[in-house]
Amino acid sequence: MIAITDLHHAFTIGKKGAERHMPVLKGVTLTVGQGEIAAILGKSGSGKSTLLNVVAGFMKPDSGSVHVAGQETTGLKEAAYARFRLAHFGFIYQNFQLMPGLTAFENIALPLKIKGIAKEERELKVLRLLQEVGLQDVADHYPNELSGGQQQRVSIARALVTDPPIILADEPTGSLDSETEADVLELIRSLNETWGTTFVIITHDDEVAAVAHRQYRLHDGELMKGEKRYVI
Ligand SMILES: Nc1ncnc2c1ncn2[C@@H]1O[C@H](COP(=O)(O)OP(=O)(O)OP(=O)(O)O)[C@@H](O)[C@H]1O
Repeated sequence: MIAITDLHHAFTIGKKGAERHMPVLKGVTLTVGQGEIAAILGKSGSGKSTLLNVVAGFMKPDSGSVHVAGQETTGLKEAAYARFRLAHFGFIYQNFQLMPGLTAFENIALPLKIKGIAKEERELKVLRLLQEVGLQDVADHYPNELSGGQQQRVSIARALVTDPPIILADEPTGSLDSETEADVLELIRSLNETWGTTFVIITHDDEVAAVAHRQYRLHDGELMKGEKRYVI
């Protein structure tokens, strides 16, 4: 489903005339199978977000390849990648990134609206998802009227509403207390089991990574495969 091969990337940092070349990804190779939950662990600054940004097509690597559902993606032009992204990926962020002026229902419906899906179909889909993530009673709440865990559930429902085969999650429980974190991780696990959605979760937290079928650790730009702790 996702095949990353020999990915290299370096950032150029510092003032003009005194630039430094800072390698961040040094030959990362990794495969994530369809229906798998993969966790990429690593300390702050280890390159996790850079790796996720390359997979999501938000930045081009210096070299190496990424195949998603058989398509080589690093060579795609921006407009083509935007279409590809919409069809293949949903995103979950640490800070939820909900639209403050839209209700939970409207936030979840937004990607469908952008895709031009008719109102009746949108409503059916959103109602089903609200139920799936346990938010049917707060559908008309605005984000500031929801707890952190509820906001993350809205953002998970929004990520899933277009049925993307892959969800890329950047520290999905980073803003939540440990009890709420456990609830959200359980939701991810059950959605993965029910729908077969592939999840790539980047995290610095071993407990979050424990939800994954496979764990990889980024260390100094290189990837080490972790133990396989959990198998469906
Ligand atoms: N656009 C950029 N320009 C220059 N350096 C960058 C850029 N983006 C990231 N870096 C550097 O690359 C390294 C890896 O950053 P990255 O954000 O991928 O790490 P991370 O593992 O996701 O960290 P965190 O857990 O703190 O989010 C860091 O040293 C960072 O300062």
